[in-house]
Amino acid sequence: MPTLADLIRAVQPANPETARLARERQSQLTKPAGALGDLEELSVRLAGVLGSEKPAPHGVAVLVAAGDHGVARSGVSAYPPEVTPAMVANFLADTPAGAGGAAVNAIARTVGAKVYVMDAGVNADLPDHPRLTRAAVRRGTRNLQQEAAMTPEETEALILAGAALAGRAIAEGADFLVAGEMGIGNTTPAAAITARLLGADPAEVTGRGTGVDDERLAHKVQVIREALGRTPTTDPLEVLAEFGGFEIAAMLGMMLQAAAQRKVVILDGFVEGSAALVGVALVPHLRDYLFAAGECAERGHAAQLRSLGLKPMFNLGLRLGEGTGGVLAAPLLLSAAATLREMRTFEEAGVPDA
Ligand SMILES: Cc1cc2ncn([C@H]3O[C@H](COP(=O)(O)O)[C@@H](O)[C@H]3O)c2cc1C
Ligand SMILES: O=C(O)c1cccnc1
Repeated sequence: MPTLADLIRAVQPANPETARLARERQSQLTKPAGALGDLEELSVRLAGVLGSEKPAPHGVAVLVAAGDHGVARSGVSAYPPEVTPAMVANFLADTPAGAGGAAVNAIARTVGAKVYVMDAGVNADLPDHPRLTRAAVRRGTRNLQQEAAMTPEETEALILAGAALAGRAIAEGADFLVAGEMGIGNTTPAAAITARLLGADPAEVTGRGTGVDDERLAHKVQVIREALGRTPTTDPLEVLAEFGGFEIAAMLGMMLQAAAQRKVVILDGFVEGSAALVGVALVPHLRDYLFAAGECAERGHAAQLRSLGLKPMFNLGLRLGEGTGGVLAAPLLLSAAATLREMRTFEEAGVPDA
């Protein structure tokens, strides 16, 4: 059983040589120079991650970790925490269209992505299901307003559980991994993590989540101020443990494992972004493996992406999570790789160059 230290050590830089070859190749392909826009740089980064100037990625997997939050009883969300286990059942339900009746299921079916679901610590006793991975060590985190949301041991257990599920998805064929989440209240810990790691005022990185009104938003910012006021720590793992949550720790583990195995991590929204901030603070090379999907409508997401140095591929005003934006981005990245792999050069095609 690998330890967290092993996992962190296993994250090495992407391959600069295959990226260099890919950049050279992009400049020779049959199109006006630069005409594929951002797809060109994305394809070069994919070549670096996948270690080939003609990358041939295949499987896409979205790993949805669900967890509950002590702070959800403090009026920080527009929805009650009972939604979390009910949505897990929705991710797993049999529907006329196939398995799962949530947004991420519908989008994943459309794109051909496999959906994995993890109980990272929801508040309910979930029935067994063949597609449900059990990783809970506690039903819901403690309330970050008053105390550390998770112990160091709980934090590590969930990081390693996320890593194990990512390893399984890779063994089952995934080259692209989307970490996704479900957890009523989780934009509160995500904003607390973001504020601390970016050194930002909470008001600047706290959004409306599921759609809280002005009064609740002001209360949410106050809750986050109190949480931040409990501890001055900037140590990435301590920040994660202090503010939570279980699904954020699991997503961090998924990202580290994917990077350790030189696979692509597609980064979805604000909650995922908070896991990525912890990850890059732990091991800066993780950034090589992160591809930002869309810019989300949640306040603070743009600041996360700026800090990570990532340019989003689209802006559809998504503010959902579940990994939805990440799955939507997969065909763009698969297409970027296909240009390198399948397009001919001017010389090969006999097309006159400029
Ligand atoms: C039905 C439903 C489905 C969702 N799917 C994702 N979220 C998203 O909203 C929650 C975060 O927002 P907040 O911090 O305001 O609670 C998370 O569960 C996130 O995944 C959902 C929320 C709801 C209500
Ligand atoms: O950007 C996100 O990930 C997000 C926004 C609102 C609610 N849940 C998630």
